[in-house]
Amino acid sequence: MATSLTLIATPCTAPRSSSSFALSPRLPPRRSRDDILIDPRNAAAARRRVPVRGAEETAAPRRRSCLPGPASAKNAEKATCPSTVTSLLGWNGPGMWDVGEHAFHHLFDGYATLVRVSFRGRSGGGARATGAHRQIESEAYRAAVARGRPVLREFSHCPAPAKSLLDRVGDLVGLVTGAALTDNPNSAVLPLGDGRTTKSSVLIDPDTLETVGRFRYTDRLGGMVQSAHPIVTDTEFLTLLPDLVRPGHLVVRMEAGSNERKVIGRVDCRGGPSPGWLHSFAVTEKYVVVPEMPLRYSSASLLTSELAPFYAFDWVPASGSYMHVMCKSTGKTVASVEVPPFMAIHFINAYEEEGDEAAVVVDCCEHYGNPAIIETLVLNRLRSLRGKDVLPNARVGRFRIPLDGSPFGELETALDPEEHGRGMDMCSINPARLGRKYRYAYACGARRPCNFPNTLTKIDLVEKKAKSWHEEGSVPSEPFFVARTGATDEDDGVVISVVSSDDGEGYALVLDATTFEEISRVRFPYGLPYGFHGCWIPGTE
Ligand SMILES: CC(=O)/C=C/C=C(C)/C=C/C1=C(C)CCCC1(C)C
Ligand SMILES: CC(/C=C/C=O)=C\C=C\C=O
Ligand SMILES: [Fe+2]
Repeated sequence: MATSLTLIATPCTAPRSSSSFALSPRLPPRRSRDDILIDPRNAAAARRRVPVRGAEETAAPRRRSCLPGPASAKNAEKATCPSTVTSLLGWNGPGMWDVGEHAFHHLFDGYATLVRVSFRGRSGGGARATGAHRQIESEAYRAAVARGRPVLREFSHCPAPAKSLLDRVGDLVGLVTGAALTDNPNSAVLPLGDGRTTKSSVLIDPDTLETVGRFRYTDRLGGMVQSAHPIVTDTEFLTLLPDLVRPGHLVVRMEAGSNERKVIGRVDCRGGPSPGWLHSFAVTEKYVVVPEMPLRYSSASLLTSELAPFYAFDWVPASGSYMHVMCKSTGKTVASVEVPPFMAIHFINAYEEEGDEAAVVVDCCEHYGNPAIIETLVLNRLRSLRGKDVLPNARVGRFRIPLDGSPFGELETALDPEEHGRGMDMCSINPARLGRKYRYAYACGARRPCNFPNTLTKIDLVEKKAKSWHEEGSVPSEPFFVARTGATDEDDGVVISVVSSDDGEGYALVLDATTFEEISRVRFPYGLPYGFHGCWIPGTE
């Protein structure tokens, strides 16, 4: 593994120019800063709950395996691996829920905790794994720890207004410049195409998980907020910057290796009074798709530091729902259509359909045009309503956006939602299919009754079927697909998730992506914080 590599994570806010979430409050995560050596166990051993032994002891999985290549009987012969590979899986999510006397209210408030699992494979000799976790030291986190309370505005928390006149002027400046907003990067963690990795504009050393600096843009685009899921490839970094003053979005691109974002184009909102919340978006090979849903930034809330009905957002159904398609090379909006009402935090993928009825197809985790999912993710509800069937229904929503100038787009349900228990979010795909026609999506689904997604599910969008992994009481994080080296089939690889189990244990679970059967689990000796999203850094020989 390249030791010079740095990771970077992006928060929902633009960078300043200058317990185990086992859904149980009983099991706070240990905050060890040391690596913990973990025995990778094969699935059978893990099911027998073999205890983790001394830290110096490592054990090869019983079955011959070469991570990240699949080690199932079916694939064992195909697997080829270099003599030694260390590959990293980095997970990021909210892991710290209390600071001083203050207990956070919402899942999206928690200060980011990174979890790392490093796989080391040897040809013929099995694989080993080590794990570690560490708090990301964002400015929001450092200030909160220093003052014993949150200082910056978090997802559902506004700090009390200052008492002195001078401090009030300071507060106002902070609100207008965005400096009063959190930089807590508790969502995506990304390796930049040039080998750097980003976790919400905070630079992370993947070996030690130490926060080593800030990722600073050299442009003057500024912006208070940004999409938490930039799309990063080997060559570029694409993201959206909402314009709250003149409602719209800037679509921006940064070349790999550069710190300067350049504007590709601008999309005006059609539904005002402000842009829709854009946690994520989708791209095709030629286009960037800009969604506009009725959950809109509340400018009043952002400027007054008071909470809106949905914290920083208003639900404005009368404002309509729209999808805009921008050409990446010209910056021109080639389609802007009204669509049925939708509510989506995560987009899955998009692709172009050519021919007489040319269109862009866009898939997302769609909550039936209902923002109730935001309230479902209040921590008290997650802790107290376990086993109650209160997780709102969700589906794979498939938009069809015609490219012939028609004013309307379609939204349909891509497969029977019963296939995934009527719950689905936290989706990933084989990254080689980004922006292209694809067949498989991996998501967290539901085994009812539940108040939170509690399965891992492989969705086949062609056969319109899903296959799920579930263990009673366990909460898995987003399933992350890693292709086998040299794979050609879309689902030839493994799916890895970080799981918190009912008894307070945590483990990384490795599934064969083809069969969706368990290959192995890497057990931590303590519960793990809930991880929203992951990233994979392939090893070098
Ligand atoms: C983790 C996740 O899904 C969402 C996290 C969202 C956050 C932290 C949102 C933060 C905010 C905005 C999107 C708008 C401006 C206010 C603020 C609360 C910082
Ligand atoms: C946990 C979540 C969003 C996380 C953001 O990164 C959404 C869960 C939706 C449940 O169905
Ligand atoms: Fe996300």
